[in-house]
Amino acid sequence: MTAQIIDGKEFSARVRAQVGEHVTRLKNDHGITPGLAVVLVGEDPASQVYVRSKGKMTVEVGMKSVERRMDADTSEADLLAVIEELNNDPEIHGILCQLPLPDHLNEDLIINSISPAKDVDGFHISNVGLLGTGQKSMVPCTPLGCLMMLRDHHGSISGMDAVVIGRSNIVGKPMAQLLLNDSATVTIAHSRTKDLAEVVRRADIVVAAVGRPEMVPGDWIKEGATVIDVGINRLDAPEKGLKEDGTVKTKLVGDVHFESCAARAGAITPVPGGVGPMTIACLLANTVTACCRANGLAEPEGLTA
Ligand SMILES: NC(=O)C1=CN([C@@H]2O[C@H](COP(=O)(O)OP(=O)(O)OC[C@H]3O[C@@H](n4cnc5c(N)ncnc54)[C@H](OP(=O)(O)O)[C@@H]3O)[C@@H](O)[C@H]2O)C=CC1
Ligand SMILES: Nc1nc(=O)c2c([nH]1)NC[C@@H]1CN(c3ccc(C(=O)N[C@@H](CCC(=O)O)C(=O)O)cc3)C=[N+]21
Repeated sequence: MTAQIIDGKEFSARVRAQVGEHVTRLKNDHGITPGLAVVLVGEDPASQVYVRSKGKMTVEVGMKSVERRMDADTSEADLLAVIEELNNDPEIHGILCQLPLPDHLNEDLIINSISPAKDVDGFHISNVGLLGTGQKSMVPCTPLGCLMMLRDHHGSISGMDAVVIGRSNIVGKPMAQLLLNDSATVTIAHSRTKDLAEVVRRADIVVAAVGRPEMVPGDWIKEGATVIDVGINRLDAPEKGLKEDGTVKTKLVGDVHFESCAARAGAITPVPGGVGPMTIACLLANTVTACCRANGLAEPEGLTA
């Protein structure tokens, strides 16, 4: 079987267009402009690229975009003060604090200081609890993007065997929760899983969120399965030559070995151009949803779980 490529870039453009229509409606009918604030602590170059592209797309759909950059040695009190200010700002409907934070900051404390209603990452304990009990919540962007692609491809995933590799709070666990809420039979695998190959071979749906370049080989994939590759790994690519500054060029690869997996899968997401763009689209979708909820307005359909 040669897999159908699930085009996250194209899908995310459709989602962003829908978000844009809702933004226009909110402005024209209600005089409200949804606002998203991104807080970045430190100067991790990878984070900077990501924050820049989020800011650009936020403006493209007509929303207000605010960036708060803080020094790597910012104190917890100073960061909490910035979040408090954004919590109280009526023009801001979504707040995202870019992770990971520098080591001296308590990530749980910071995340839980964001107002749950503005927590567009869906990482606050209240949102985690609401999702876990099947109540209305803010849903983490990366898993939400994966779910949208799975629903679009399969119609329904009810009764399918899904394996999530990875159990982080930001991807693996909420992904498993969403799959369960859609009535898949869910297995969560991790670094202590015995015989990962056998576990993955049973899966109709494989979601890889590990952070290890190309670790899932094609011969683990059941013929016809759907493979969602969350991994974003930057590797040196000397075959591409040198950058202007003389350092070697790089390339992005996922957590699955694309060629061999595509040879067996029924459908697969590429890296880049798969889950990554969907994550940003879902962030914008969550901001519109948060804005509607904050103003007591009907929220858009099809943009959340
Ligand atoms: N496309 C996107 O929008 C996003 C992409 N990402 C990418 O997704 C990947 C995962 O991110 P994240 O969840 O934050 O990563 P974490 O490092 O927080 O979690 C990785 C998980 O993988 C498990 N793991 C590690 N090694 C193995 C192994 N050999 N076999 C099985 N499981 C293993 C770990 O298990 P254990 O718990 O036992 O240690 C852990 O649960 C990264 O590449 C990241 O860059 C992340 C966020 C968004
Ligand atoms: N609070 C918080 N929320 C996050 O959602 C969050 C975070 N912190 N920290 C970092 C990770 C990573 N992440 C990505 C999102 C989009 C792409 C993306 O758009 N990738 C493009 C390629 C971009 C490139 O070329 O570098 C693609 O896959 O096609 C990648 C990675 C969100 N994260």
